[in-house]
Amino acid sequence: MPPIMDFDKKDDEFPAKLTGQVVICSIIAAFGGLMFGYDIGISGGVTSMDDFLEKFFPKVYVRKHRAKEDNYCKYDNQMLQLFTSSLYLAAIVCCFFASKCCKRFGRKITIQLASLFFFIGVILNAAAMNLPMLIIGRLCLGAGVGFGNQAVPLFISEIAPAKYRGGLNILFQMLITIGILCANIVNYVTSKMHPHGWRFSLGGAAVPAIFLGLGSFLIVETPTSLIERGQKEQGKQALRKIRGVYDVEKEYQEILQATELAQQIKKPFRNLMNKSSRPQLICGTILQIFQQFTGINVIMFYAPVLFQTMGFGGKASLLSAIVTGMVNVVSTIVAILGVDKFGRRVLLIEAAVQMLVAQCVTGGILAVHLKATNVIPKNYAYFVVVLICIFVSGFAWSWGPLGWLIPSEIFPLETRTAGFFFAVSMNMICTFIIAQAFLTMLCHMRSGIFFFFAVCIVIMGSFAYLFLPETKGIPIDEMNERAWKKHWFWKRYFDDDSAP
Ligand SMILES: OC[C@H]1O[C@](O)(CO)[C@@H](O)[C@@H]1O
Repeated sequence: MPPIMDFDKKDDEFPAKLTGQVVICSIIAAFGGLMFGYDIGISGGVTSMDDFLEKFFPKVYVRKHRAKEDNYCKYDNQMLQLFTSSLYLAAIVCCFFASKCCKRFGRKITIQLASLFFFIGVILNAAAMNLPMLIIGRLCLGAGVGFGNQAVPLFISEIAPAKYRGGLNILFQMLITIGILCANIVNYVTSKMHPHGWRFSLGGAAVPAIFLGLGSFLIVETPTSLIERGQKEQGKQALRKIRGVYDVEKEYQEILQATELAQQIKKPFRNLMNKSSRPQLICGTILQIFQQFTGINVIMFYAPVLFQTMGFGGKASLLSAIVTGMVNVVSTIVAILGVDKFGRRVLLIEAAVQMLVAQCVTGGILAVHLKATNVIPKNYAYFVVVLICIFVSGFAWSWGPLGWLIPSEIFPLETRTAGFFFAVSMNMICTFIIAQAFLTMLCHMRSGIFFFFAVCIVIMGSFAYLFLPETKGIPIDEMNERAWKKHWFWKRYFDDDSAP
């Protein structure tokens, strides 16, 4: 049995206050999350709107209104899924360039580029006259997501004092959930505005894009990034400013040391393949894969469609999506408050059990009650909404935020941007797979899809229990010494640091 590690004894050693500067910069940067969340939430509602379907997906529109159509299959259409998933295709490609940009030009400029892409994407989407224009708009939004998701979590982890890193980093996920909720509410309102309600839904993304764009001129560059790019004095000044204390020598020296080590590594991507980088690489990427294979995006993208599949009317479906969206936001607050207190592992393991139960019971109810072309009895349908809320809350205080936090804090500086790139792109790849495949999977696997995700949850819960070290309270540049080299399994990877 692996020991559950406790790092409480040695807490943050560097003198630091939680300054207004850190809080404000973190909130502004986290607007990248708001943008991402809005894009996630908006597609499900829009694809269930008749005006939108009639204009861009007439075949789905006809099938939706054919009375005898199999409930599980009426939305099964590759182009419709491409509308949702194309964003992730672009994000996968762009987060590679974003990781280079982050390293060479800094975190701040990468965030500025993200907002620019977002802006172009919003305009194309809101003004879309045909399917190609719609998809190109989604691709631009995806580029924004790639740049934003690469830079924001790193940015926050680097400016936050170790003691508050978890909570501050989760602001990113928090704003993702707020973005999803805003999108759900906007969809509910615009679904009544015929025939152009969907344009307002898609155009609404301009609000977070403008906030992020303007705000990004106010944020500081991270001391690590400045020092990494040779601007040592500016780095020290920035450190003083964000820490709110004059004596930052100890932390400065630590960053300097980490940077010097990092600069000897000419090929960070190749270095990631070294034996001593494998534990972080495996855990960082696997966490993101698991995050998606909880099945969360089945709910986030397709909740309105899913609720219609269960026999809810259009309005009731959009309303239920708002309820799950609210649960998502509120439960993320639990993560912010709990992550630096209870640690990462406890949240991940508890939530895996909670999500497992919810998935199995939901699958069971649908298997028994929802036969093709049937609707499930109203009281069961409400119970399924409650189960979905239980599932979403578990995800929101664990795998959701920690899927970003842990990969952003476990890599040493020399492989940080490259390693984080693998984690982010894995998230995008898996999100793409789920977005592209879900409606087809629903059509073929029917209620069995919930059991498929249940099996994934058993695997990921076991992984967290056995293989994930606790990283709570450990300064970001001391992770190897204090987390990995002490872990019962991963320590063997550090026996000989030079081994390839
Ligand atoms: O809150 C749910 C959302 O969070 C994410 O997992 C990102 O962390 C998204 O993929 C999902 O839609």
